[in-house]
Amino acid sequence: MSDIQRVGVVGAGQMGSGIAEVCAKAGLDVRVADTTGEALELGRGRLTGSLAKAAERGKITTEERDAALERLSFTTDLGEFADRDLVIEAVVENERVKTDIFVVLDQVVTRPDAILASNTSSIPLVRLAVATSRPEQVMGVHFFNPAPVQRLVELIPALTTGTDTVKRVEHLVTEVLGKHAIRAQDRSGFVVNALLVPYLLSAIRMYESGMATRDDIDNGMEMGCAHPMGPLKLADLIGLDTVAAIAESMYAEYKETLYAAPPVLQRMVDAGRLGRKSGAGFYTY
Ligand SMILES: NC(=O)c1ccc[n+]([C@@H]2O[C@H](COP(=O)([O-])OP(=O)(O)OC[C@H]3O[C@@H](n4cnc5c(N)ncnc54)[C@H](O)[C@@H]3O)[C@@H](O)[C@H]2O)c1
Repeated sequence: MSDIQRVGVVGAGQMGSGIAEVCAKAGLDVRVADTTGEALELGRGRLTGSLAKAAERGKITTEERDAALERLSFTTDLGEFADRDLVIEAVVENERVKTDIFVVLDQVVTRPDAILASNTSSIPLVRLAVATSRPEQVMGVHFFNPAPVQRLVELIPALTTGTDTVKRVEHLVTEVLGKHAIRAQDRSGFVVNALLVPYLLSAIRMYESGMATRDDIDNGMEMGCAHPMGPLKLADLIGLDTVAAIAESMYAEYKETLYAAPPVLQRMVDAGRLGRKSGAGFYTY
């Protein structure tokens, strides 16, 4: 039995709603926050739709679906996170925004042993940790998209993180949520994105240069390497703003051109073409 029973999730986007679903299905009390009622409603809709689909497919019973829904609550007020044992931040991949949230969480979460975690893909955890008065209780817990489906979670202790924090989170992730955990050092991109993002950027560069068409690039990797999804489809799924933000953090960290975002990626973000979540990216949805 984990000592973590009450979880808060900040950000009701693709990842936040998925993480909230995973936690609620595992029997935890989950409160989800976002900035506006509209964003919360979008997240709630995504979450209830996903739970309904899981029940239709027989992955969970209708009783389990209803029980998970009952364990979920939604708010626009982070003050309602006072009693949380663990908060997982999953807002936009922007260091300033995340740092501000960690400062607020540090003030409002009152339990002395509460853990503040981030689902960031590329921002150094230690910067979020030192923004709080409890840097030993801050770490990275990186889920994959879609969180209810993907088995992996990367655990990223910052230089300041205490071993007890890592143990408690690892126990929750593996024993309660049923995920497979791998450890990564606090280096931008951790393990998976350090390998994946240069590949996605290469595919975008190949597309931008006209060396191959969108469909030939994706079919090439799907039919030639048995990837379930080609790189341009995958970039659309992740969100092009998120891919660009991760590339920016990784480039800032390593100063290597393989992490530099191709101009077309930035232009698509500027145009609001963010991939699946906005209805258009490399593909139209
Ligand atoms: N998309 C992926 O494949 C993926 C995978 C793993 C990790 N991540 C990481 O998860 C995080 C979220 O990504 P996403 O894909 O869910 O993004 P998203 O764009 O779907 O959702 C972001 C959410 O954050 C909310 N938000 C923005 N500012 C906020 C604030 N100040 N307070 C509360 N909520 C706020 C937005 O309203 C939105 O609902 C990022 O750090 C990203 O790097 C993404």
